[in-house]
Amino acid sequence: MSLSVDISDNAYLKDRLSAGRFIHASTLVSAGSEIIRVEDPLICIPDEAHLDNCCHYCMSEESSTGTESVYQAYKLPVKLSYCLGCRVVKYCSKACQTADWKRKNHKYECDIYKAQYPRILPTPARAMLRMAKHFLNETPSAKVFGGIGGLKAHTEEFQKAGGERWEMGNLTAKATAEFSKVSKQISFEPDFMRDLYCKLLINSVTVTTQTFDPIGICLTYQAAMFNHSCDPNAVMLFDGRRLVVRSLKEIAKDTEITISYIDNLMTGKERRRELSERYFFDCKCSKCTSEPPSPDYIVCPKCDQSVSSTIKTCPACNGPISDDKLTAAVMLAESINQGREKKNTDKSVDALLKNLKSLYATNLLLSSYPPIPQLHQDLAMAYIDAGDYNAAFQHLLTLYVRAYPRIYETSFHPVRVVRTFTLAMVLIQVAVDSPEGFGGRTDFTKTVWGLLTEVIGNADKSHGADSSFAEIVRRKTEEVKADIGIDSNREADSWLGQGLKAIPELGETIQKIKKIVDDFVAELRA
Ligand SMILES: C[S@@+](CC[C@H](N)C(=O)[O-])C[C@H]1O[C@@H](n2cnc3c(N)ncnc32)[C@H](O)[C@@H]1O
Repeated sequence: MSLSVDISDNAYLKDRLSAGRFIHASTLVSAGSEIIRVEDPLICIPDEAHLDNCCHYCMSEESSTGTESVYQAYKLPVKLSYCLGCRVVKYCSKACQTADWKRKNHKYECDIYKAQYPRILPTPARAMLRMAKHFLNETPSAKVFGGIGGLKAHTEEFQKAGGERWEMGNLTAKATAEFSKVSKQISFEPDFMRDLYCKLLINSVTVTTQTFDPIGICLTYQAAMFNHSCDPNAVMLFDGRRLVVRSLKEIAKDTEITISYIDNLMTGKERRRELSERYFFDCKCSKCTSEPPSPDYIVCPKCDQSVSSTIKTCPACNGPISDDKLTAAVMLAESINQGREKKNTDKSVDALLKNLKSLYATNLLLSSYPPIPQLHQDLAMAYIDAGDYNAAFQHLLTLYVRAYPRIYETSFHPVRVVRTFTLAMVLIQVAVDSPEGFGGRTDFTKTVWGLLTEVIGNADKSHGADSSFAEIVRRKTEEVKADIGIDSNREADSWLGQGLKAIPELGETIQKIKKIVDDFVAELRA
């Protein structure tokens, strides 16, 4: 039996009793358009690390945190004050505090938080208390999705897998059942709370900032209905507490709409392991079923061209490519990836650089092969924090030129667009630090302008014209335009969205940019 319910103008939920629920397109969805928007998620709260610098209702970040000007570009002025009841959560306005108190149950949890203070309840425990309270007063609209009771839990699989996660679930369930008694309004049983814990792990999503940094946890029925694909046709993103799902490509009517539950930067083997361990299914998406076990493309060690990993001789230079060397390179990448998953891994610049250099030294792996992009990204962030913009620029530029076009093929993929904006912001800082030019090799103003036109031309598709990101980019572009004296004219408008290549006088600059990246990667390989 199969049931269908509309959940937005262009998407409907199909419930096949034997096979679970899926979201489908109810019309032809064009590439880069909004599929669903949830203004008021059931649960959307900061994680432990962000209770102090995020509004507990709208998730705005306090502007005094992350004083680096690169990040300031993404922030609007916000000042937070504690809830005087518990002194655990903070708000940016009276309106947010009132909404959280009345509509989102802080009224009920405030006493519980106060009783635990100075101990702060872990994020899952705080989210479970909200779930439990919502369960009691579910609105009729929740019934469309089966409410909290109808969310997938995989409790038996969690129990069978056992280990630390199951123990943590039991402990958290007992503790939250106990805490719930403090409110004197209601109390819950541990078994019920354990079921909620499993549902939370399966159905919640991570709230992220404009720069895709994790800041909290969110649960909405609509988002919980999307299934996973490693080659998704849609992407989920946040604007404060607003959750939106946008299309990455054109989606035909009645086609399933999928998002990715996991990091695109992982290898196929790692993706399948994580999906099976965290969500209890074997991924059979087109990417997983067609992907060869080693990288599709490698660098020819002799002539530096990108060639298919299935051939044994480079077509450009006839140089031999040995299977043994390729296997060793892939194993090295896997062991570095596994090391990175362990909590206590050394994340210092020295350790990150050592790993990055050892991968490049194999002379076979492209800059897009995991974990190379993540190492470049972590290093760039570490250098930005240390104020070393020159070093950050080199890593971000390498990602821009060599990794992102392969990883995020769609030019308006939100991650690619945001990272391009960060690259432009870092380049402005490089220009401030060394106005004579980046080793005399690039034209700053034209390059910054080219990057910004690429971002502004894609932001409506990647984030939506009414998103805070699009607004921030428009504001910054106007500032830069005024600074470098570019008038708005028809020609400049025609460059929008096209990137550096579209700007007529930038041909030489693009060659210089490529040379910077070639020299940098050669240095890392040495
Ligand atoms: C957030 S729920 C998605 C909605 C779910 N289909 C339902 O019926 O409620 C996540 C769960 O859906 C199932 N699922 C999601 N993507 C899948 C896929 N590509 N293949 C098989 N099962 C999938 C898994 O059971 C997973 O734990």
